[in-house]
Amino acid sequence: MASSGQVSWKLEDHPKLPKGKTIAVVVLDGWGENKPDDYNCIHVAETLTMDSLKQGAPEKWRLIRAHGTAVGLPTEEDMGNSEVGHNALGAGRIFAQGAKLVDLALASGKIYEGEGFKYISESFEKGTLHLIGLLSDGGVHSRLDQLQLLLKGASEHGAKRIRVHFLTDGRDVSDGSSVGFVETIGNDLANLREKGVDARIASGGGRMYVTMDRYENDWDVVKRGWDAQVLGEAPHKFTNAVEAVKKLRENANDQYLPPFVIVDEHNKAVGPIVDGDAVVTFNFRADRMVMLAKALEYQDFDKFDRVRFPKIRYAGMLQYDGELKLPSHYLVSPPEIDRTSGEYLVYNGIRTFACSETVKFGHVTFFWNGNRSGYFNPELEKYVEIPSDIGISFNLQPKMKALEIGERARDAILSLKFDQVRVNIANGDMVGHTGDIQATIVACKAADEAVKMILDAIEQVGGIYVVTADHGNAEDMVKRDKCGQPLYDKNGQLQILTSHTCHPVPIAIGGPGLAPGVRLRNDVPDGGLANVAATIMNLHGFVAPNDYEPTLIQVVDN
Ligand SMILES: O=C(O)[C@H](O)COP(=O)(O)O
Ligand SMILES: [Mn+2]
Ligand SMILES: [Mn+2]
Repeated sequence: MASSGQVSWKLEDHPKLPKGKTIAVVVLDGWGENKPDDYNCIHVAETLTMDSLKQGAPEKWRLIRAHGTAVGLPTEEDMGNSEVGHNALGAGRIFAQGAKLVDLALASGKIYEGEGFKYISESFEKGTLHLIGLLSDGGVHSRLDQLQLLLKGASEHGAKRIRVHFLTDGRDVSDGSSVGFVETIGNDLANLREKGVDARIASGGGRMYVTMDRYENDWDVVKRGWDAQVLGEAPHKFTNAVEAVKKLRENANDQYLPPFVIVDEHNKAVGPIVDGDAVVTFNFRADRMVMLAKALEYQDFDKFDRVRFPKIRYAGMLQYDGELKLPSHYLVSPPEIDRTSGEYLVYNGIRTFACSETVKFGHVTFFWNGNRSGYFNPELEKYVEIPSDIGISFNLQPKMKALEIGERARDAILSLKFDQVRVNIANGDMVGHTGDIQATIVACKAADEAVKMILDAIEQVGGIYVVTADHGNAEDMVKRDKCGQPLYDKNGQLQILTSHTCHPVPIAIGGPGLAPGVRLRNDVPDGGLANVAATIMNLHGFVAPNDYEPTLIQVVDN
């Protein structure tokens, strides 16, 4: 427990539950609970293992909240996401998350008084302020209204020349919605120009093809962004951003638009980043900004040829990595996610194995550990990353690396070298985001098969399993009206939902090592992801720190 700045890491023994059981913690990414119909891919897919777990309700299976305030987001309309979901799962408490912290800092004006803004504003007299980030109202990585407020605030606080470099979304919001967002921001910039600020869009591209890679899966993605944003070079040149997006959408969706730059009447890029400029990456979420942050900040950098490394003043909307202190300047302090369950358990001798494929690797390590990279204690922890396929959209390989993750987890369990074997299985989410219903059905089956492998291994070693998810996605692939009926567009096409959902997610416990009296409690009806950490600590034979959200289990005498 934290007391006067000191953390006492020793956890009390659980009065009833034994130590020494191998526990598998399985997080199915993007696996929510929803009514069964043709657009619920989990329902349509053959998911025998997950279905069988459901039979354990209400004592061994229940639903928990994974969106909105239960995971520290501003409102109940905010769908869950991996960052906030894994933060809550790992930290056992609910922290006000980036989205909310930025809202507060903008509303109070404190953002302009902080060190980060003062630092970048020293470039305003002579240099340009560049704003780079995801342009949508998805609220997962960034939010349009925050960008709008920042544009206005920055100009009121001295920015005379502003360039916006946007990434189109179509993943946390509908495909095609990019055009409207670009129009909106274009109008805001026009308004600023009327007030004498030289404000323009400078470049753009689709988030999955330009800039927003994660966990170093494919540096080419970041390089394409660098070329457009910093060097002012791209395969496509336009004089108008709305036209650019409309034209490029003829051959690509919002997520995968190729990079383009805006040029003037002499065909010259209007906003390359040069010495003396200021840059803000306005995403609050870390995972898909860390790579660009490294490229913008690190003097020594060998991931791609930057050609030029401009001397800029760079700040993130937040600090994205607390361990690396990256970036070193930021506009809003990130949530202080301390004393995570991973850190406690390692201090109490729990040997931990964590594994996923690259695109979700940081979820079960970095996010789980409160946005910290690296090990707490390398002697007790082993983190294994299975390389993801690169350069494809995952509907083309919907099985992804589920089997390989299942195998690695199985081997780790059977080795008896670990007390906790934790995995993230990516399929429901990554394929769900493509909007490809048939592929998502295949994805859900593959995820279910991986769960089976892990549960079989747990059976063999007499262990315990906890199977849950971080938020919904694959359980609903269409937009719906208020009555829950699928929506169609004016051409009679089904409106596909590529984003996450606000649905609850399942949690199942079981395995031969589960003490006979263990039941899910029924007195925490509002239980959410943050209640899982205390639950897992109990199953390892410990009582959770008393400021953790309550455990979901009780032990009855039988
Ligand atoms: O980054 C992404 O892929 C999406 O915006 C959110 O998905 P995730 O929260 O499941 O990673
Ligand atoms: Mn997720
Ligand atoms: Mn997702």
